[in-house]
Amino acid sequence: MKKGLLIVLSGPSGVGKGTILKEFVNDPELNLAYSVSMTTRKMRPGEVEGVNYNFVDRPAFEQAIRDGELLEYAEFVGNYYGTPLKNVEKLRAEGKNVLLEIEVQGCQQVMEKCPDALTIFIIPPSMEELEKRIRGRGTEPEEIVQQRLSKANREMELVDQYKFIVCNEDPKLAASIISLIIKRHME
Ligand SMILES: Nc1ncnc2c1ncn2[C@@H]1O[C@H](COP(=O)(O)OP(=O)(O)OP(=O)(O)O)[C@@H](O)[C@H]1O
Ligand SMILES: Nc1nc2c(ncn2[C@@H]2O[C@H](COP(=O)(O)O)[C@@H](O)[C@H]2O)c(=O)[nH]1
Repeated sequence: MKKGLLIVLSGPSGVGKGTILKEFVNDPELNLAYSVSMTTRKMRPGEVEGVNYNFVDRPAFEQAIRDGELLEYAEFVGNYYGTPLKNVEKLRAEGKNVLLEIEVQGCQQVMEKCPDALTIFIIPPSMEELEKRIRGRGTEPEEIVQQRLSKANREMELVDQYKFIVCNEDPKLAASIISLIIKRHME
């Protein structure tokens, strides 16, 4: 069986990665499996354990790091986030195209370990629009919003390391561009 692709959606917090992803993740033609990350962040209202994330405490996350269980991980604005390696390998071996939605430090680790990964950086139409979106989502207190925005400015400098850059002006349009990129690489 042909091994599935590894697709990485990255970009600053609040740019709309999760919103875009919802538009294409269930398209049967793309044969995708979403990789559920592990995090030490507190669950937001409406999030579901095992669906949005596997929510763990810091000792459990640090044990997973020591045991080499993560394909990549990063500390992002006070919390750990990481991709369980075993699940990604299993799904790819079954022929599934595995989709990661991760921040840029983690994506750099994936670029080193899996140079064939399809890395896609989502950019906002402007930094003002990014700020509007992250505030509009209303999930983080002001202090965290400020930290995420200041990180976003530095993250944007890494855009040229990615294979594809997609602007999220409209989530449906961005999703159709990403679907096309994936289909081309499935041929
Ligand atoms: N094209 C768009 N135009 C306007 N608003 C958008 C657009 N795309 C997403 N949004 C809104 O922006 C906010 C942030 O989107 P989303 O949560 O998908 O971002 P994210 O990149 O996944 O964030 P994080 O990295 O923090 O998980 C949400 O309120 C979402 O509804
Ligand atoms: N390096 C990783 N980054 C991840 C992973 N899962 C999610 N993320 C990214 O973290 C930030 C913050 O997420 P939030 O849910 O608290 O808003 C965001 O950019 C996510 O894409 C992961 O496994 N590894």
